[in-house]
Amino acid sequence: MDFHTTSSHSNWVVQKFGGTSVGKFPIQIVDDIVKYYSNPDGANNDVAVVCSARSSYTKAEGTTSRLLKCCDLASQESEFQDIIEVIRQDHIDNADRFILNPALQTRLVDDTNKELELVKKYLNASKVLGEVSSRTVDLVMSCGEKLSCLFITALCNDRGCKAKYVDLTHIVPSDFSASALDNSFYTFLVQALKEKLVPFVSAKERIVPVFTGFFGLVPTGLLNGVGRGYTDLCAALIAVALNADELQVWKEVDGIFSADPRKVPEARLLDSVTPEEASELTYYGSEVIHPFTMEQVIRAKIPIRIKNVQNPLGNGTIIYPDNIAKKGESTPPHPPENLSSSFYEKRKRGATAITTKNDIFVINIHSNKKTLSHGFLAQIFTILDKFKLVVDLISTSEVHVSMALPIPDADSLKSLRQAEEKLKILGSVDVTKKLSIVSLVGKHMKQYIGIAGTMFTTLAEEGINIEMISQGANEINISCVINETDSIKALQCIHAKLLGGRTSTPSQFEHAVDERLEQLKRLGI
Ligand SMILES: Nc1ncnc2c1ncn2[C@@H]1O[C@H](COP(=O)(O)OP(=O)(O)O)[C@@H](O)[C@H]1O
Ligand SMILES: N[C@@H](CC(=O)OP(=O)(O)O)C(=O)O
Repeated sequence: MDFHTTSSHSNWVVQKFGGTSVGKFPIQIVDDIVKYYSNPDGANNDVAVVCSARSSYTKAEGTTSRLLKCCDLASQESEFQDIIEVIRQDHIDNADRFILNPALQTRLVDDTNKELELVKKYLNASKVLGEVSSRTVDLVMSCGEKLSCLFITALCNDRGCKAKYVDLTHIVPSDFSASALDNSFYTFLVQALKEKLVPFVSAKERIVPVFTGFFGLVPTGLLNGVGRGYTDLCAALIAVALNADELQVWKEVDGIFSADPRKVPEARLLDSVTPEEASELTYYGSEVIHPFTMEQVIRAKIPIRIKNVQNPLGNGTIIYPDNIAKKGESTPPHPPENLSSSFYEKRKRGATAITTKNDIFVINIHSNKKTLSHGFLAQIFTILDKFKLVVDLISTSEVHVSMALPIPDADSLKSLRQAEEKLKILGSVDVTKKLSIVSLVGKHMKQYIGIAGTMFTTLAEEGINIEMISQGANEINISCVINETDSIKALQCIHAKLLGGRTSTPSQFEHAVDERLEQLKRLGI
């Protein structure tokens, strides 16, 4: 079904709001963003909203984390009721504080209680079994998105913006046979979402659908298959189903910066990045958007815009590939309509951004040469796979392998220790902990000679020791591993040298020369 030809609603934007934004800025979300975009005197778009579970302060203390803690407790046959009560109180206080219409408030409180009772049933059953299946974890987790979206729907209606709650928990039928999160599964989901959208696209008036940013019981389990941050992917699929003009991911930063602005105060807001750059930045520590999001929307030629809830008029950062037609066209390549003409010009730079990822361990394995080198690598990866350990970076010679692995919690540390014992069969093993990966990312870096040299010389000048070096085959990422205690210093000094607006990269140098020539011309020299 093509909504653009069958409906008067044709310029959709999908707005995704993260849990901390729903927790801290609900009035701004409704008044300054949803109402502004859907108002004929404002941006005049058809708006679809997608929210993740509320977090009053941080994601770690938010509703999803609390629900996952309940699953943990139930699996150990322990009591989880206190945490459910904390979630209930938090949501009821919130309804009390923000929803003014008594009927809307009462309904919200009732719906909240009903959802929590359902979760208690799932958890009680699991507690009896002493086991929580991945399907039950997903069902319990979905409660966070349901409560958050019930609240935002009530708040929209309370403040004069017609909205309707859309629960996606059962969008995947229980007998659906897909075994992987692959393209055929996503195609099925997009079709199912289109059916959910029919009442909105065929309605005479504008009604904002508020979708639970949880999309059903997916093959392999949502937490296993997609991981935390799954609402970004859910919003992307809704944008594809609507053939939206734009997917907006609203956060508490102005967009993607040349470095984490909390750590590098001089970091610059980037107008645009490519999907590959956004994925690399997310993977190596700058968690701005879930990496699975990009593929879906970019295939449908929909730009993603990262924007700040507290600064809705800012341009944000656009994630869009180089050389791709806008939707509806295939040749010649085009930037999307709403990108400025200088879009591609501005992209011609050296490095785009720098990022760090902490909690890294490096394993060095020196082969005892009892096996051939090809078998050596295969055996290493079989062992790591058995313990579900992920390798972020690798550097090898014929008999020596160094690998950087993220070890963020006690479970992964336990797995690492078990894997270490098995790896010792292959040769001598040593493990270094408390390290950090520093990654310089940029699609255009490969056109410039000497960027890697400058990066490593800068670290040497600051007395920062490098444990390991790796460059991705796509030349979009140059990474090294250093001591965690040096990571902020490394970020700041590399940023100042390669990204800080000084004339250190060739592009910046050329730009500065052009500016100087212009200045001299103006002065008549
Ligand atoms: N390169 C970067 N650009 C923008 N933010 C970054 C970058 N690297 C790390 N960050 C951090 O990512 C966080 C993302 O924003 P936030 O809205 O707080 O996240 P969430 O929506 O997950 O709650 C910010 O706290 C910011 O400091
Ligand atoms: N609520 C889920 C999904 C999500 O996407 O969250 P957020 O949008 O707040 O990062 C989580 O905490 O992982």
